Amino acid sequence: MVWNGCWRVALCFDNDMASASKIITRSLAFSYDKKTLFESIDLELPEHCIAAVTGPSGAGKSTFLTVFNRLWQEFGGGNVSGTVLLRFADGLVDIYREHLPASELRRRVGMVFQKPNPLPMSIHKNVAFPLRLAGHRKRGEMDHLVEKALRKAHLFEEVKDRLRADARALSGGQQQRLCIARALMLEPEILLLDEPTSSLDARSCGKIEELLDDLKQSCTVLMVSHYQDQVRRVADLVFEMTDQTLIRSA
Ligand SMILES: Nc1ncnc2c1ncn2[C@@H]1O[C@H](COP(=O)(O)OP(=O)(O)OP(=O)(O)O)[C@@H](O)[C@H]1O
Repeated sequence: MVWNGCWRVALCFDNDMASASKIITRSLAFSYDKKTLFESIDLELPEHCIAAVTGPSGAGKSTFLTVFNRLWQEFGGGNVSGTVLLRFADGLVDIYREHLPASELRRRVGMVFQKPNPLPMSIHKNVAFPLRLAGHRKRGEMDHLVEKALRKAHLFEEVKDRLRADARALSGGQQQRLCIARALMLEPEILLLDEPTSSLDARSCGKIEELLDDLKQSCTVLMVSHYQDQVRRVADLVFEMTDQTLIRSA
């Protein structure tokens, strides 16, 4: 359906299409108190794609991302309505109607934030942290998994000689790739990236963009970005959040 020169996000649901989708929303709406941030969002995203959301500041892009891991619930005051279905390896889950603990949801749906947030500990411990928290204790295996995650995040070669050094000494771009490596440790099926390059210089942005293409081999990536050029370079699907809804723009 053509709407205002743009494609309105899949309004008609085709069952075959839905059966192949990784992320499906129907009549998704979100409000804080009485203020509606967005509504009427019917979205279908296939597996192994990079979907980017752009739009003006304050439109609700970051909030939209937090709908998929229910992170907004930690801040209180919001209200979601409609349906969010996520197709995990073991089946389709309605994340607001079926009982799925937040910790389990967030293991499957990883998130990386705008500002890198390394923990005050070594590079190795930062990356190992989510698995340690989940009770994983085998040292040799952990070293292997940490290396694997750092390689996926295109960081291993730069830090392999200083894995025990404090992660906060890394550059901003390296810290952001470290945060991506940390998110990858739990092997998420969906990765939410909230403006992952906004605080980085052009060279660091380029490195993150390079690794995004690799990431979609293992995850479906839903990202927010302010940079139209970047979005055109990296995303398979582009949406704009405007007029309290989501419009497909490419
Ligand atoms: N916990 C909260 N309670 C009430 N309002 C909130 C809360 N969190 C965010 N908001 C409001 O929701 C609106 C959307 O915020 P959000 O951060 O999702 O927008 P955004 O499009 O990502 O903006 P930006 O591009 O500037 O990061 C803003 O007006 C913000 O003030």
